[in-house]
Amino acid sequence: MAGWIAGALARTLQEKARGAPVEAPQRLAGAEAAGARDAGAAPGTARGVGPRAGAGSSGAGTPEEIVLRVEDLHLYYGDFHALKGITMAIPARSITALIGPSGCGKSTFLRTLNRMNDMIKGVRIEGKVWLHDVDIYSGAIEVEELRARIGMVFQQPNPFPKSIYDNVAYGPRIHGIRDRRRLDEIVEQSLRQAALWDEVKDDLRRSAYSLSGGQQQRLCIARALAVQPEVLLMDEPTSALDPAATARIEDLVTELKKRYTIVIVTHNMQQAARVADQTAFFLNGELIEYGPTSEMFTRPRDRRTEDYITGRFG
Ligand SMILES: Nc1ncnc2c1ncn2[C@@H]1O[C@H](COP(=O)(O)OP(=O)(O)OP(=O)(O)O)[C@@H](O)[C@H]1O
Repeated sequence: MAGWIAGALARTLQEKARGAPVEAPQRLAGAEAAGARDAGAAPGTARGVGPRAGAGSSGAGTPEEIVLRVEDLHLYYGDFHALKGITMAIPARSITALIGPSGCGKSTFLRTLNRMNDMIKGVRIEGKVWLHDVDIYSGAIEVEELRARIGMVFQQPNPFPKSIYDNVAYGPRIHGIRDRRRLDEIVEQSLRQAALWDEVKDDLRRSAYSLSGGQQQRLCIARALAVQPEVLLMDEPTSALDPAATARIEDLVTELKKRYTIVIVTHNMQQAARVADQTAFFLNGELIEYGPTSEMFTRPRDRRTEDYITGRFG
């Protein structure tokens, strides 16, 4: 490990690579070693765009499934060029962290993946975002269906002013599910997946606002899961939470990646080191570097990445 890397970050990566629990207060259960997954490139993945492109094969021979593929994506807020030619491929059932200094375009990029920027006046987007083989900006997929397949969790927990049950049942009801038993099943399953069931099962009619901030964030995750998405986008989901609630969300996210593809914006490099399989570093609207988290934090290829992760700016 390079000598210059900050001590705490290095320890986090070493513990994660050993599969050991990461130190309190933000312990991670069952963290998968970064880079331990198969290293083959996805069929059709342009060389150099995936996190492991050019990294060689692990020898396991299983090609990596790519869920989202972004090609030369540009985004303008009026005259302001906020995203500049982003090209990257996001592998299935893994956690991809987006890092970079404030204003570099992380949230903007995250929102392009499920067309959340469409609602902002004056936005212009060029380039392509493929969800498997569907170009999400081509009109081939309705925005409602896209957002069901690519769910989102925001910085501030934002439950509806409804009961716990109705928050989780909201999406399935919108999608036409009316059968009470089926809704009960979905609510229970979603709350279990979000690691909240045991805390709320005795009174699902309670207002969502009666929950703590961390519980509200897990409720929002349950609400997103209830429509069975494939991808979960998370925009700094722990920034409003205390260390204990943050640790629970990190444990949960690590568990969820067994089934879901997760893209997470974080300001916290320790968090990226703890949870992410691959990390993308943005600066001034450009994707500077993208690769396995352990490699990026120990052997960054670009001087600007090194300067950022060693705290020289940002
Ligand atoms: N609705 C908008 N209209 C105009 N400019 C915007 C809008 N949203 C973001 N921007 C600008 O686009 C750039 C990227 O913003 P974005 O929020 O994506 O950055 P970020 O990396 O997520 O920042 P932070 O870490 O502070 O949340 C910034 O310069 C920001 O001021």
